[in-house]
Amino acid sequence: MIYHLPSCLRFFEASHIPELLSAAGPAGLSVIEISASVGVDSVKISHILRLLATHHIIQECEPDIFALNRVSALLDSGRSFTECQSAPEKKYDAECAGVAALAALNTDELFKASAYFTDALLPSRETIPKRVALTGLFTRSNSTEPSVSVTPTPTSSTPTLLPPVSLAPGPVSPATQSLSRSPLARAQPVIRRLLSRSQLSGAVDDRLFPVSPPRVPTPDTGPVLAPTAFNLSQRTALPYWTWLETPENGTRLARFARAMAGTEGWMGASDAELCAFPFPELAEGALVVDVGGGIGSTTLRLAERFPNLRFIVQDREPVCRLGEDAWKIHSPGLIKSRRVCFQVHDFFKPQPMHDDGIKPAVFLLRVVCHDWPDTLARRILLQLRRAADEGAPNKKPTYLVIGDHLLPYACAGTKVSELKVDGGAEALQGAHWPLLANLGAASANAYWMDMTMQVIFGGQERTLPELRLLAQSAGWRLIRVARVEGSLFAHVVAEPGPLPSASALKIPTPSVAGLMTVGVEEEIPPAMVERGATPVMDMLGAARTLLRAGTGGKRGNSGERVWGWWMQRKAYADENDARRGPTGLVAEKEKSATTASPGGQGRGLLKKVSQYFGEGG
Ligand SMILES: C[S@@+](CC[C@H](N)C(=O)[O-])C[C@H]1O[C@@H](n2cnc3c(N)ncnc32)[C@H](O)[C@@H]1O
Repeated sequence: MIYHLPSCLRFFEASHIPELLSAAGPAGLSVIEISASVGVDSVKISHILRLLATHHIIQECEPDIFALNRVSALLDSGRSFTECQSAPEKKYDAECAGVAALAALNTDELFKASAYFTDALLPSRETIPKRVALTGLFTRSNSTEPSVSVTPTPTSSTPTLLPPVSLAPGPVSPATQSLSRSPLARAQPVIRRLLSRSQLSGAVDDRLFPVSPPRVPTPDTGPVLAPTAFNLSQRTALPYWTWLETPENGTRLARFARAMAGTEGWMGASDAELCAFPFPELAEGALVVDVGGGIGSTTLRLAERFPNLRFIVQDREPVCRLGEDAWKIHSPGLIKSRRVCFQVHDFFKPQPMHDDGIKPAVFLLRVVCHDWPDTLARRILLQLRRAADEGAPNKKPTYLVIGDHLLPYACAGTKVSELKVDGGAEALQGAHWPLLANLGAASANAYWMDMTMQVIFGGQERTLPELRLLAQSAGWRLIRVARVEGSLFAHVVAEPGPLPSASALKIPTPSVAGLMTVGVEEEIPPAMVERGATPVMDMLGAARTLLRAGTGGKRGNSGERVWGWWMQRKAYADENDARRGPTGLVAEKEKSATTASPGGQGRGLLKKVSQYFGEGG
């Protein structure tokens, strides 16, 4: 029943008790006094605080008198209790409020999402609640019971930190109007779709709601993602980042941004550890681009430490706005000097050109890759790879620094020698018996983070081999790994490697089985996409592989599925050719940007493959 711990922690933080206890000092405060301020029954408060004290989060100095200790002192936002109560949306603006924001984020939407993890993975009859007592979202089919709102009415003495997740009717923002007809009408179609993933758990008949699989839109209308536990917990089909941007979540958005500042402790303090990158060796005025940089907490540290470098922090528009506002207060000089600037940029799109085409010296991706499943993380990395300088004998390339937790295995015996990454062996080195190779619970934070990424985004932390494969699939070669001492947070430095073709992403060796690449992301130059190009280039790669493999692809046996896939690709190719017309509409310049010319070389190859594998082959 450990799940009650984050629940109690949330109450502690959201009721601003850390700020009350901070003002009281080491003598602490009685639960009667705390109750008078917070407006919740003193016995309930004492039980919650005792549970926290039992876990050494606060201290019970005398019966029913509690004080902060070194752990809970971190949750003190630095604002007074009265300020927090009167303007909870400003609570995390204070400079030292990062950890409080991080705790609040974790014990609110992240904790709630975790409760739905199994429902997201196994939405079977057993795991889907037929009826949720208070919400009225799932009424029995023969029930006439009216739905009940889950929203408690806040009173002046029970301050709510954030707008509650309200299912009650009432005024709504335009963004949510379509979902807000009535609590039931609004929620049921979404939940039905979210909880009915036919492909995942057994027979379709076993579904409570046997309807078509849900579609959770992803950036850039990319592949459809399965709904995450977060989607289920918040009864939303919006991806987390989009959900954060809805007007009713303004406070959560700001809190998230501040929470990222609370993760600074994951980084080391020394130059050597700061992103594991030799920043002092960069040329005067070199450009560092902090991609998905949030409100710039990392860039701020780097910019203060390395005054000879320039920085761009890229993020979504509302986050850049928050960042600029924060920097105007905390470091106005840096913004004024234009040595650091914010840039609204979607990292799924091609990188903008910087300063007359100067390529960045470093792309920094701190706690970004782990937010995304491999297919989408690869897209981000590919965009950066395309914008990277490949370097020359006397010219350094653009480096990529990925900051994420690296998951060790729970056993020894990894073939570290195969990794050939500087520091890789140390990063994977395990402890010795009788300890678990990963030090067991002492390393839990990295695995907690992994689960958090899974429940919120369908993302994940990665092992070093997993990260290496991902980077390699997007044309990056890992060259160095540095762990922050005492933590599994790592900075991994990569340099441009060969840019693989899309088909190569899933075909390490030429074999027919390896051709099952349906659903693999295919990268087509944007100019070609605008003209309606479809994934023919990948087909050419596949065709070459089929020819090289030479066996096993015949129709009618194990090659049937490959054949189906192949024919689909062929249809794409024909479509492309039709669009281009007999002479081809693509300008010479664009043509040279593609890896193959589908109308010429492609046609010959298609013919060969068709002959060999099917039509008379
Ligand atoms: C986990 S935060 C990390 C922030 C920052 N790198 C740090 O370490 O504090 C991930 C960031 O990615 C940003 N993000 C999400 N989707 C994005 C997109 N499509 N384009 C650019 N940034 C995005 C979020 O707004 C968020 O600030």
